[in-house]
Amino acid sequence: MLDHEQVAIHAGRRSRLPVIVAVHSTALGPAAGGLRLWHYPDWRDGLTDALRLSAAMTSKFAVAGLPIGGGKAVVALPEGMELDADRRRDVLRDVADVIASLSGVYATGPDVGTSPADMAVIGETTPHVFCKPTDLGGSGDSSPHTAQGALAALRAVSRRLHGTSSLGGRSLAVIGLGRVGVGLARLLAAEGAVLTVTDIDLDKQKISDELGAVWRSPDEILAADVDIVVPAALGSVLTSRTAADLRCRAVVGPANNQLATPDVADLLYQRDIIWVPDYVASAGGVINAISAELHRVSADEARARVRAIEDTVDDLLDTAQRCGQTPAQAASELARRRLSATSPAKHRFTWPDASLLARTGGRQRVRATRRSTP
Ligand SMILES: NC(=O)c1ccc[n+]([C@@H]2O[C@H](COP(=O)([O-])OP(=O)(O)OC[C@H]3O[C@@H](n4cnc5c(N)ncnc54)[C@H](O)[C@@H]3O)[C@@H](O)[C@H]2O)c1
Ligand SMILES: CC(C)[C@H](N)C(=O)O
Repeated sequence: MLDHEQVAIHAGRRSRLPVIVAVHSTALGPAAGGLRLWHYPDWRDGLTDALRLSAAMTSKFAVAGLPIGGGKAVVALPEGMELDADRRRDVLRDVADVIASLSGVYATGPDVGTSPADMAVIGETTPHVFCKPTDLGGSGDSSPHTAQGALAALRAVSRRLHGTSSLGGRSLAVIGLGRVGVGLARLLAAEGAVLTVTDIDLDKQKISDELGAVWRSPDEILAADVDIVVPAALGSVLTSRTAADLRCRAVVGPANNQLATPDVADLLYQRDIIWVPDYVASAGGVINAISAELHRVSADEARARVRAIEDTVDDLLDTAQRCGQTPAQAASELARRRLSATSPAKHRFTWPDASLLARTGGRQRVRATRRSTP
């Protein structure tokens, strides 16, 4: 059975590439989620990705306490296809046409393979887009905020493991040195963490050297003998096989959809490895974008909301421990409670809509003060 409210699949008018927009849920509000422009063996693999990623966005917004639904867009590039500037623009205009046809039910932002500059191109056709460059009125690159949010999640886990939220001297293995991964690795290095890193792009070894990190191949890194493994690349890195190989005490990172199948969360729990659901640890980017672009709060307030991920993770780990659950079960129950507490009929607004600001500005679940270290 299809869990999603709607899935649009179009052959792009200009590019002829498959443009997929999956709207999983608008129960909490108009749907949002990034645009992934990535290579897939078959476009149907891109569809599978869009379905899973959009469902994760529903949980991400629900746990973050934001009045937004879950969606995602994917353009499935055939393996080996490179886009020159003109062709890339054609693809983005094709995506914009599909989004415009949905009349505000879904708004897009950056994800793997796309950037604020791409959002600017989409914004030429439709207002249903976020994270455009700041000089065009958007909130800009989401990745530094995603990295800060992942750092906040890591602090909560560090406190569980070591009694302090400081990551100085802790060993972490970062998988993927893309926009979020490299930002997070830099924050960790600045705090004195001992880093092991990898990427499929061997040019990233320069960044590894610059950070004083140990470079491992993508195949080896999951079994690295570190405190925490930090997935920051693509999904499905945690399988029953890789879960058995892990030597860390926790897996916490910004990559979306880390589990190949949901039961891997149970395998990690049985091995006494803390896994923070990706949709919790990766929420910093959207928390910042929604706070800045829809709620119009100050940059300081948006940052405080991102840092509050530390409290959310603390609460989830407490609940999981108290109830004898995995953190995944605790997070999914929280999301389910928030989703069932709303009536879809109430959400007639689209994105961006002034009435959304008026009705939801006060609904953030953010503590005014952060607890200090440890
Ligand atoms: N950009 C954001 O604000 C944001 C927000 C939330 C979640 N995320 C998620 O974080 C992850 C990274 O996003 P990004 O924006 O940094 O993307 P990106 O495209 O900038 O970086 C991805 C990096 O992962 C590397 N990579 C791909 N496959 C790999 C593999 N098998 N092993 C090692 N490295 C591999 C790529 O070479 C690239 O350097 C994605 O899962 C994304 O969905 C991103
Ligand atoms: C910016 C945002 C939409 C991000 N790609 C996410 O998955 O949360």
